[in-house]
Amino acid sequence: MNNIPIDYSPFLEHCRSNGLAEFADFAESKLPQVREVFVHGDLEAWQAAIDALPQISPSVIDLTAAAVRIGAAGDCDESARKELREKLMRLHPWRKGPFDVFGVYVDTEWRSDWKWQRLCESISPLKGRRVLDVGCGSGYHCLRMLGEGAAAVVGIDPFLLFVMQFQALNRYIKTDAATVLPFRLEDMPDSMESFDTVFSMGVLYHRREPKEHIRHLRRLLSSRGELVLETLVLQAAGRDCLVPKGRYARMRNVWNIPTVDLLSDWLTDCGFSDIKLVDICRTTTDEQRSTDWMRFESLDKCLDPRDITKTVEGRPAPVRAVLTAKKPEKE
Ligand SMILES: Nc1ncnc2c1ncn2[C@@H]1O[C@H](C[S@+](CC[C@H]([NH3+])C(=O)[O-])CC(=O)[O-])[C@@H](O)[C@H]1O
Repeated sequence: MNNIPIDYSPFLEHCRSNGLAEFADFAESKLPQVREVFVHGDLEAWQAAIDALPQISPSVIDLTAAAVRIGAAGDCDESARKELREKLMRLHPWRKGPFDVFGVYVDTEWRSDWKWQRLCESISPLKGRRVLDVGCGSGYHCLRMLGEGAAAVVGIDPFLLFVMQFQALNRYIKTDAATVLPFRLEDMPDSMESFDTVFSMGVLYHRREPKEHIRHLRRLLSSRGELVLETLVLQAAGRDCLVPKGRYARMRNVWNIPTVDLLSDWLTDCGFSDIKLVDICRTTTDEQRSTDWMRFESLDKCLDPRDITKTVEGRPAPVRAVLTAKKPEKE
């Protein structure tokens, strides 16, 4: 596919035989158009690290484990494990995980398994469903979705390192049923009612036009499909929205932090029904922190050291909510 270093054909074939033919056709035509994503100064080094991963056959793949398990420690010797660790480390920073790769524990910045644990019992069972995960990072949650029996999982994330991290892991997993494509939500078709469940987690607060984001997600859902939406919320009564001026928890591009009531209204306004609050919790420095695998600063440096209920800018510290909502049968 024209200069793109990843062969997506087996995945797209899998999509075609699992009710996602329209998406596969779209992705095939879109990939050459996002070629600039692959013009990245570090791509060669990342690709070289992936190509140099030691050849080890996993005796076990467990996508239901909290630390997604790829192989067992006994599948290779210490020198291969050292080599593996060193090559995976070249894909630093690892933000979303954790993974246990032949006994190498990839201790990512986020305990993404905690988020999964908080929501997995409350969403429609994924067995046999066609799933889209918008802003999927390394694809950790995509793999957990596959572990729940999803028929196909399309992860999209415009950040090339995360696309490559998934490629590294998939050298061993060898699944054709899930992948990470270098697309933004805005690159997706305006309307394609293909997916039974659409996840948007950790993306909405980065959008200037949150309702436009939600409407787009709805147009990608099949009739009666489910949206799983996770975002920063303001813990306050009523309908209010924090629109941070300047940075929020040292992040640029945080535009909207609504109360749960306002977020529910947005979902209703955008044509969703059966709106449910599944979880709300403060993000702790146990869940998001610097590790050997993510050596940059993390959440603790974004909070006021004298009062961790505040960000360094004096705003309420990050609280995230997960909501589910259904696309009604008839629009
Ligand atoms: N326009 C866009 N379209 C698609 N993805 C985007 C866009 N803009 C940014 N991203 C991607 O969205 C992800 C947001 S992180 C959530 C990861 C996972 N979902 C999680 O819930 O742990 C935020 C967090 O740390 O919570 C990043 O990987 C971006 O590259």
